[in-house]
Formats: sequence, structure tokens, C-alpha cells
Amino acid sequence: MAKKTTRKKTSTKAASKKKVKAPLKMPSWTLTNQQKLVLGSFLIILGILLFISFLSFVFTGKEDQSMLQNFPERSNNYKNWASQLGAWVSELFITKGFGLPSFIFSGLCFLSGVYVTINLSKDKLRTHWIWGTLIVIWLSILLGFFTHKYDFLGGTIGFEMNTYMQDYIGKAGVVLLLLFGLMAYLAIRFKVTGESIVNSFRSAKSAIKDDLSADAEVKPEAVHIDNNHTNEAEDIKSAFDIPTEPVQPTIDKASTPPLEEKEPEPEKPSTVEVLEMEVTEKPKEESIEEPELKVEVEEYEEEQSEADNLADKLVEDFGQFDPTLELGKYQFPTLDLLKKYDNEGISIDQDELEENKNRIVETLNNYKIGITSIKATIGPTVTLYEIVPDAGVRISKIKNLEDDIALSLAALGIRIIAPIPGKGTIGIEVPNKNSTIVSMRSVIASQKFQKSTMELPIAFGKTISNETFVVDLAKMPHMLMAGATGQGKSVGLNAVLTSLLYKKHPAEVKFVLVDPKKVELTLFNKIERHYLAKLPDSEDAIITDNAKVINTLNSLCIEMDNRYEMLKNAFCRNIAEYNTKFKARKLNPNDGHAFLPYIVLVVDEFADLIMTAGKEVETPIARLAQLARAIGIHLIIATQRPSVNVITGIIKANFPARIAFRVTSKIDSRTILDGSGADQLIGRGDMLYTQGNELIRIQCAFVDTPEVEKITEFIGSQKAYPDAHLLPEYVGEDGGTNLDIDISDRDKLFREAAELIVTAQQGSASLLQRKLKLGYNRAGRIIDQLEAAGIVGNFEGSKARQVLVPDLVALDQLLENE
Ligand SMILES: Nc1ncnc2c1ncn2[C@@H]1O[C@H](COP(=O)(O)OP(=O)(O)OP(=O)(O)O)[C@@H](O)[C@H]1O
Repeated sequence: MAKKTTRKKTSTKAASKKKVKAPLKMPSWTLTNQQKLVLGSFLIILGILLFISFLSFVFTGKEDQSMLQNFPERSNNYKNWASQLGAWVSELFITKGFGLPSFIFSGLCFLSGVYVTINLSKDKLRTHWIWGTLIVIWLSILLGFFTHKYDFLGGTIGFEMNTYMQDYIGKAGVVLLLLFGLMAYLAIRFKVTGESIVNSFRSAKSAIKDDLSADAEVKPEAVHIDNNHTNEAEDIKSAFDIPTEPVQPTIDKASTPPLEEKEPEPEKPSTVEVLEMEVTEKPKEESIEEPELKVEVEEYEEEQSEADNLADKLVEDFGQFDPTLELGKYQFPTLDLLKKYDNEGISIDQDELEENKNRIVETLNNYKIGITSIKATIGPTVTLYEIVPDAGVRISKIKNLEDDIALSLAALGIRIIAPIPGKGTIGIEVPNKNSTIVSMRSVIASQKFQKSTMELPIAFGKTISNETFVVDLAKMPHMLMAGATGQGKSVGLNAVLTSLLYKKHPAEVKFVLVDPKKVELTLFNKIERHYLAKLPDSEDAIITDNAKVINTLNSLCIEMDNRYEMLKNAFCRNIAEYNTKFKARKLNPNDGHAFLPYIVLVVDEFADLIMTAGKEVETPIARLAQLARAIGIHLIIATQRPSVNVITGIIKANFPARIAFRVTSKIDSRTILDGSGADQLIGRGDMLYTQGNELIRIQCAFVDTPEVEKITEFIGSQKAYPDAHLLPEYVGEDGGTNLDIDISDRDKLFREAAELIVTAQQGSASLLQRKLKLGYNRAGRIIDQLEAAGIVGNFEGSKARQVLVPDLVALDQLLENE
């Protein structure tokens, strides 16, 4: 109770403080929208009423004047259209005030109403009032000259000010002062300068001159016809001849004297005047143009490369290079391929909100933590309660109550964010009893995604404040995705791919898909010839075999090196610059240049790869992650097991963007996010995204397999490229090249290793590592040598190699015969 009263006291103090401050300030804009509408419409109506009153006062003011002596007695005899009050206000403003300029006040009132209603800048409104009032005073003084005749013109104030000033500086002084006021107004308000006045005079003059010359050019023809018939016409002709010729000398002054010699007619002075004006103009223009010519050293740019000129010409002739031309009729998938869900859209359950709020407050009160305010933001799956604790409460105290709050709310997945970065509040995220689905359709249809100008926009889902979350993969530049099984990883990957399919033309992006599970990404096979990239010799574009992954990764490394070479030759720093230059036809395809599509490598189940291929995968992945951002190769790697031997330090360091779906332990959460939180998620697409420090909780958009199927079918049924995008060839070490390993180069432990493998009948490098205490590389090398010697079979992905020698006797025989 004591706490409550102190809280009240502080709030009343705050209120009284506000009261003291309020009158000093301009009208406060911290009004609610409803209050603004009420105040705004009041001001608009007031403005209109004032205008009506003033206008009718001009006609009826005289008649009403005598009756105003009885104001405010009730009467319906007033002639003013706004009756008694209108007559009184008009008398006050117009007769006793500023006269007719008072109309401006009605306009200002109206304007204020509009500004308040639609929440426009208060600074601008203030400026309008200041200038408006000054104009009223100025006009009022000006009209004060005539007030003795018509007293409503400048009003009493205008008249009095005028006579007062005249007493000191005379009529001329007042006129000059008013002129000064006008000049000052034009200079300050409209930034008028002496130069701009002169310029406008000049342009007016030249316009008149042009008209004159145009007239003169037309009329002589008519005169020529007459010329044959009458003598009078000759006079007319000579009269017109004078102005026509001065037009030519505008270029050359030298031709003026003959003119003057020819026609010393009475009209000459006017032509001379025109010439004189031109003469004075010219030197000025020249003096301005001279430095401009110096600055316009654009010639340097032209000199820079003739290729530029050629490119400009090519662009002029053929237009910019359009990479999409080959599939010019390609149609992007339509929105109706995506499903609408019934339980989309957030429904607010007031009881649930109230209940949760009470429980949070109660639990905190139990631990003697008072709260100043609490606010709820309802998201698709969780509601964020933002609390401001009483002064002096330690944040860590609240953070430690996570489990207690979870207990009292009887809910899973409570996450406490203390404090919310940049907000000064503490956030408690509580899962909604009825979560809503965020459909892929809703995020793809959002303005944010549709209007995004990002290179590779990805609509992930919706944030806690129900905003569509769109990020640029090109900026990330690589993404690591982790989450326990069944928490929404595959859906997340599909959301990423769907986003790109909806926004990027097949010419602009290519996918390299690695799917050891063999089932998740198979649907994308249908768009192989549109969007997928593969090795030249492979049949399937979607890679399911671990051995092929290594080849593909190495091939991507070669592609990366090639692209860097192309960028270097084109003097570009990144793919965007390079492609822009290529589109502008500044890069010659005959020199090996080509439009470069973005390449997105997606690896589902990275743990499996690392476990079977280890360094062979890690090294090219790390290399790509470190270097590939500038040349448009981006990696998305997903794993179920975010343990440290899968997500190694080197991989982590190069994947700043991380996505965590629900994981089972705090340690896993720490591995993926460098902090806890992912273990407190509720699953089914509930995820945390980070690209640095801040964690953003997002409900991932849901895209079901039938939807993906429809999209890929829609794309797949359209005209395609002849083949998938081909990556550079890479000759893998497993492809038989090791077979020629020299016998003399064999490892010292070769024989021992061979015996071990034959005895165990298991051809795995890890066996050698364990038994012979070898490093991974050396064990791998020995296995290669065993393969070359025909003791073990080919590399078969995740399986151990086949042992081709049945027993030690056979081994002895084999080695002796070598
Ligand atoms: N964003 C989402 N919204 C609603 N439900 C979802 C969402 N994401 C996933 N789910 C539900 O969770 C199920 C499992 O998702 P998903 O197949 O993506 O999991 P996973 O993490 O890939 O699992 P695994 O690693 O075993 O393949 C889906 O079938 C779906 O019912």
C-alpha cells in the first residue's frame, strides 16, 4: 500500500510539473489522435466562422454597429451572417483592430486546424503565424493611409500606427519604411536577391526582344507583297526593317554600325537601346561562363576510356544489356499459389492478457519488485509484456525470476529480455495460448517485401510487433541456421528459397542445393533448368551424395576465384558494380566477361557432412565464407546439431547472421547464438535472428510442401534454359587421381595401417586416427594410399570404404607382388 501511495505521489508530482511547464510552451502536440481531431476540427470551424463574420461585416457592419452597444443582450436583429457574436468579433478585429487584413487571421485559424488534424510540422505552422501576423500589421499600416475615408480598411490600429509614424517621419518616410518592409519580407521569406531581380529583368527583356524579332520576321513578308503595289508600303517596310536587323547583330557587335548607317530613322533610338542592353549583358554572361567552362572538364572522363564512348553508343543503339532477355517471357509465380490460412491474423484475448499481466505483477510483487508501468505487444505466437520497474530494482533480480514467472504463468518458453536494448524497459515474452500461423502468402504480399530494393530479399516472417521481417541475404552475407529436429528448419529454408523465387528472375540468382536427407529439397528439381546450378558431369542438380558435395564446394571455390579475376579486370569491387557495368555494355563479353548471377548455396544438415567429410568440407566452406561475399556467392547452412565440433570456430567467425529455432539445451543455444534464448523458444517456427548483438524474435513464415510444389511446378512448366547453370569443372581427388601415388612416397605407417584395416575389415580414416594416434590429414592420406594400392575401395560418402582384401595373407601377397 505504502508503495502505491508513493507511486501516486510521484505521478501527481509529475503531473503538476507538466502543468507548470505547459503554458510556457506552444500548444502541446503530445495529444492523442482523437484529441487532435477534436481540436483540429474546432480550429477549422472557427476559421470558417471568422471568415463568414468578417465577410458579412464588410456589407452589414454599419447596420450592426449601433446595436453592439447592447451586446451581449439577446437579439435576433443582427444582420451579420454569424449574428451577434459575428458582428462583435468583426467589430473587434476589423474596426477596432487591424481592418481588412484581419481576414488573414481567419485563414491562419483554418490552417492551424488542418495542421493539427493531420499532424503536420508545428515549426511550419509557427512560421505561418509569425509571417501572417507581420503581414497583417504591414497591410494594416499601408491601408491606414486610407482609413480616414473607409474606416474598416486598416482598422483603428492601422490608422493610429500610420499617423503616429507620420508624426515622426512624414508620409514619405512611412511609404519608404513600408517599401523596406516589403523588400525585407521578399528577401527573407522568398530568398529574393539583387541578382535574381536583375536576372528576372533580363529574362523579361529577352522575352520581349524575342517577341519583337518574331513579329519582325513575319511582317516583312506581308509587306513585300504590298510593296509591289503601293509606295506607302515601302515606308512601312523600312520601319520594320530596322528592328529585324538588330536581331542578327546579337551575335556580333561589328554588324551594328552599318545598320545605323543604313537607317537613321526616328525609331533608331529604341533599337540602339536594345543593342545597348545586349552589350551590357554579354560581358557578364561571358564572365560567368568562363569559369563554368573551366569546371566542365568532362572531357577528362571522355578521354578516360574509349570503351566508355563505345559502350554509350552500344547502349544508345541496343539499350542496356538485359540478362533476363533469354527468358523474356518468364512469369514470376503468382500469389494465389500460396495458401491462405484460417487462423491468420492476430486475435486479442483480453482475458488472457489481463490474466498474464496480473500474474506477472503478482509474482514480481511476491519478490518485492514494484512496477511503474506495464505494456503488452501482441505478436503471432508470443506476447511481449514490457515493464518498467520501480527505481532501485536490480535488473538481475528480475532476470533470475524467469523460472518463477514461467511457473506462475504455467507456460513454456518464457523469455526475459533485461533490458530491451534501446528502450529502457524489461521485456517478458509469454507464448500465446492460441498461436496464429504466419503464412508465406502474407509476408510475400507485404509492401515491405514487394517494394524492397534489396539484392536478395528474404521475407522470414513476422516480428513480435507483427511487422513483416525482411532481410537482405547479400548483406548478411552468409547464414547459419540451427534447431532441433522438427522445430521448423526445413520450413525456414523453404521460406528463404520461396522469397527469392518470388523476387528474382532465373537469370539473376542460382541455387546450389545440398540435401543429404534426400527428401527435403527434392521438389526444387523441377526448377533445375531455371534456377539451379550444378557440376558439368553430374546428373542431378540437387546434391545428396557427400562425395559430390566436396567437389561442388571446390568447384564453387574455383568459380569464386574466376569471378574475382573478372572483377579485377573490370576494376570493380563487388558483383553489383560489375553487373551494372556489364549491363551498361562497358565490359566486353569477348574478353571473358559475363553477367554474373548470385549463387546461393543451401546445405541442409551440415552436421552430417562435417561428420563424414570433416576438413574436406570445412576448408572450402570457410574459404567461401571468408571471401565470397563480394562476388555474390552466399551460403546458408542448416544443422540439427549445433555442437562445437559441427559449428567450429572458423565457421562461426564467418557466419555473422544466425538463426536459431528451438534447441534442446542452453549449451546448443550458446553455440549458435553466443547466448541463451534458443532453448526457451516454443518450436513450430518460433525463431531468434541475430546479425550482431541484438536478438530478434520472429515467427517464421509457414510454407507447406504442397505450396512449394505448386510454385516449382508453375516455374518448371515455363520455358527454361537448355541446362542448369554449369559450375566450373573440378577434378576431385577421389576420382582416381590418387591411384598413381608413388609407392616410394608411402607413409611409414602404411603397412601397419593396411594390416589394421584388413584385420578390422573396416576402411575408415577414423579407425586409423584412433588406433595409430594419427591426425586427420595423415590418416586421410594413408587411406588414399591404401585405395591406390587396391586395399580399400572408393570413397562412398558417409559409409566406410569397402575393404577389398579379405585377410592378412592376401594382403602380404598383394604387397609383395607390387
Ligand atoms: N513457421 C511455422 N509455422 C507453423 N508450423 C510450423 C512452422 N515451421 C514448422 N512448423 C511445423 O513443424 C513441423 C516440422 O517442421 P520442419 O520439417 O521444418 O522441421 P525441421 O526442423 O526441418 O525438422 P527436421 O530437422 O527433422 O527435418 C512442420 O511440419 C510444421 O507442422
